[in-house]
Amino acid sequence: MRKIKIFDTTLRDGEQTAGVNLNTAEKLEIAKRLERLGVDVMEAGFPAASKGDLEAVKKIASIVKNSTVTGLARSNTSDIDYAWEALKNSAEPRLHVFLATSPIHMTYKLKKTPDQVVETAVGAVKYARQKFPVVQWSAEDACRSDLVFLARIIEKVIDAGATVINIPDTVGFTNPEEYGKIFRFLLNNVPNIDNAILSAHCHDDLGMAVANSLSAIENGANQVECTINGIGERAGNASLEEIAVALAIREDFYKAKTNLKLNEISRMSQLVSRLTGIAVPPNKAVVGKNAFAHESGIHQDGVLKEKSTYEIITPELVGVPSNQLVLGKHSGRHAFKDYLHKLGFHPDDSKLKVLFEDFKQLADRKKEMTEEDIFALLIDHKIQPEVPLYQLKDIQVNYGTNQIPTATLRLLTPDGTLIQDAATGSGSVEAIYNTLSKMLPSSLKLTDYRIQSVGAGRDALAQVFVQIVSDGHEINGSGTAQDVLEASAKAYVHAFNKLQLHSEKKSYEKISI
Ligand SMILES: CC(=O)SCCNC(=O)CCNC(=O)[C@H](O)C(C)(C)COP(=O)(O)OP(=O)(O)OC[C@H]1O[C@@H](n2cnc3c(N)ncnc32)[C@H](O)[C@@H]1OP(=O)(O)O
Ligand SMILES: CC(C)C(=O)C(=O)O
Repeated sequence: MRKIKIFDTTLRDGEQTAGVNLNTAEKLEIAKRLERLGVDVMEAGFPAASKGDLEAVKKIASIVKNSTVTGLARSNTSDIDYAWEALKNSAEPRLHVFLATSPIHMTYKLKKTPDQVVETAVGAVKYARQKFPVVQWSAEDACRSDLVFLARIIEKVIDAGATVINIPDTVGFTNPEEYGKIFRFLLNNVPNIDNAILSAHCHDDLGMAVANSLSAIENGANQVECTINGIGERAGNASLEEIAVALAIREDFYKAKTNLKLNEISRMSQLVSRLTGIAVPPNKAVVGKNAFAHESGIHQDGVLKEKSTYEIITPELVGVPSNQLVLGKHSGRHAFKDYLHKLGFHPDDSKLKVLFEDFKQLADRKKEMTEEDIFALLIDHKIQPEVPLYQLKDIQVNYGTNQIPTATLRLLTPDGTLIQDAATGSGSVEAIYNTLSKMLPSSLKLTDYRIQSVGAGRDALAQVFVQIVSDGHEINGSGTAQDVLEASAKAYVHAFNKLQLHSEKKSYEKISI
């Protein structure tokens, strides 16, 4: 089976995403994770760009051992010297040097004739080879270049010592058929092409970066350049995770493998999103929040019967713990029943029918049904599990810059009694949680607290997520309210109620509703 080398450029082209700026520590964290993912080459930066980037590349090159580290340089001695300074201590110093070959770029940007461009490219590769054992050469804007000229310059730079030839679709202009043909053309028209590895580098301006990269592989490329989450200049680069998973899932077609540990992909994607501040769209292939979420009844029913009906990728393959059946207005009876079973409720068919009708009515009015909504529905139907559930009735918090925050709360206990208590804390949220700890029958260890807004603007709702641990059980809770403090209290009470249900599993399994 063919091996495709993965050249990751998240730290160079990915960092060219508008608004992204990674410091050395952040770059190093991503680099270590890329190494763990198993990328063959990582482009750690552009050392001539700034002192900071030079230092970051240098640091990464001195620490990363299991992937080759490279850096980008223009075709001039100064950029190559900066790159050498950054990379000279890496295990196998490797340079990536580039020069544009399209008429548009040569005429307007470089202001050079084609012959001068050949001379500059050859000079740069020769100079680089005096220092670097491995030199990759890229023909910037290759896809808008004259192919005969492209073949000529590639032959010359291979003769000058380049052993990897990269064919970038710099402006995301080409389509899979055309891009594949360029690789075929070069394989047939560059006499010394066997002395080099051919590489693809695609941008996503027309949404074809991944398709183009795969077409390059089909047509002779043995290396693909890509970024995590597809970040990069303008519309971004080909996304690593999509290429890697396409090769794995369609091994029957591409007959090619990579060295990647695919189950690292999800965590890798989250890390890059967190450190760059670039959110992953929910519907993004492979790494989007919804990539393994099924919302519609017919799909959910299919997946419950046999996952492969609607899942071509198993979530586990890319490190996602499981798929998700999200309840919403498109959900059907099978998914609803499954959801209740997972909560520990086993309604008979006639009860399920009534509950389901009410669920549909509610779902029509809500964007997404939460576990809290389902519990509320069960409670409305007097389906009280034999497990105590608490309800937040009232909350008051006193806070002032020179005052100890104090929270006073009222809760309705499972037997209908209204109880009240107060406590202080070093902040308002802690005061609330200290109060709840006093009021609820067992105290919990809070291990995570996160807050986000639902909707935009000043009147957005606050949504709080908490994680609590009790007797080794990890339970998540969430609460939504107009006010952050009320949402915080609700999230804690929600988690506590869920914990009761989980720890009393035996009793609620017996409940017939
Ligand atoms: C397709 C790509 O993604 S290429 C990589 C793009 N990435 C970056 O540009 C990020 C890092 N860049 C930078 O920090 C800066 O642009 C620097 C430090 C490289 C250069 O900065 P400056 O010297 O101020 O030049 P500036 O960026 O304004 O212009 C680029 C110059 O490089 C020239 N140039 C462009 N590509 C090349 C090349 N491959 N080889 C040699 N010269 C080149 C341009 O013609 C222009 O030259 P000119 O000054 O003679 O007109
Ligand atoms: C420098 C090259 C590889 C590049 O980033 C591009 O052409 O898009």
